[in-house]
Amino acid sequence: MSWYRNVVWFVKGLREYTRSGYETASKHFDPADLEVDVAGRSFLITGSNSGIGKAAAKEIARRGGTVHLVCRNKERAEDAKGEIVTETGNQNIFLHIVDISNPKEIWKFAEKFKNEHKLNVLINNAGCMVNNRELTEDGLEKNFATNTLGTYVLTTALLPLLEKEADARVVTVSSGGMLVQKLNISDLQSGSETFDGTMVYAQNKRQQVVLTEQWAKTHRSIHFSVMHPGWADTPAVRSSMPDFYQKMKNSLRTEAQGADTVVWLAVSSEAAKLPSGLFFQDRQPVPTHLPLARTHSPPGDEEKLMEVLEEFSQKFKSTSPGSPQCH
Ligand SMILES: NC(=O)c1ccc[n+]([C@@H]2O[C@H](COP(=O)([O-])OP(=O)(O)OC[C@H]3O[C@@H](n4cnc5c(N)ncnc54)[C@H](O)[C@@H]3O)[C@@H](O)[C@H]2O)c1
Repeated sequence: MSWYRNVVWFVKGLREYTRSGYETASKHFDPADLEVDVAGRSFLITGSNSGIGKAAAKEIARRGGTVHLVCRNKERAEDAKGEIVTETGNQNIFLHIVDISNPKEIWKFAEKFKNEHKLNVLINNAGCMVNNRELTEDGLEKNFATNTLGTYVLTTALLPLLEKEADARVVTVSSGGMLVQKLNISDLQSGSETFDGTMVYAQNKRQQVVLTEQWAKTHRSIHFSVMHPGWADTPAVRSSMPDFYQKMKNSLRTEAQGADTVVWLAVSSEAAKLPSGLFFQDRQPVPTHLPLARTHSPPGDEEKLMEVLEEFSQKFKSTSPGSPQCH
């Protein structure tokens, strides 16, 4: 089954996820959707010092939004901030240094952020594909900690702030790679089977789709969406998937093309008219399962994922020195 899924997915990718796929899809875009002024609205974007996150930050800054860049590396983040301010002329760009694989740090950051700022749109963009099984200082597998738990903790911590605002949105950058994975809640930290970083990443990206669907059911005043940016030429693709990059480098999307649907979901009124909780590709809601791929979860698994992540997240909420380690 995994062979079937991978082949169907790759053929789909060659047609839809490449630069030519974007060019075909974009013929149906309405440019007016992005002709908006978002001055006075506040956007938080994780992993925004490079790639899709930085490209999205620039487009939002160009439209007047206040942008909070949440990044791990101070030096690279300051460079990115300087570039965004210079290119867009928008001075309302703020920097916060947070490691999204560190749930304690996220809780602390969110508590402070809530007291100092308002938030209209959260963009969960930070992500990684670590090809060997590495643990964070808390004993968490790094892909899970960043892609799934980090997204869960940051969103959960900021929901009360978002709920205060009109037209609040949460956009999560997942990946079409999730289509090859069925939700698996039995081994969230990928400790029991041979470790395959690509599949762990794809599983995390499936989990992000499930999180979005679940949040949409429970938080009706916020518009949630999750999306696939296509295959874009970014530092992550170059460093984590060197073979794929070598084969595909002439067909990849630009970072701005990868960011297009992120920006559309974050700023356009058209996006907000669609139901909450959907998965998007090139400004269109698309199915979350490949035909005949048997990736649908048994009843209850989605809710169980939320329960387990809530347990994880509560363990790290206390900043006391004796916080438990998770393995
Ligand atoms: N480029 C593609 O083809 C592609 C395809 C599908 C999905 N995506 C997704 O797009 C998103 C952006 O990736 P990109 O391709 O622009 O690559 P990128 O490497 O340019 O961006 C990833 C960003 O996440 C940040 N990040 C990673 N771990 C972090 C941590 N622990 N704390 C804080 N920040 C952290 C990185 O520093 C970087 O800024 C990711 O979620 C990725 O999975 C990209």
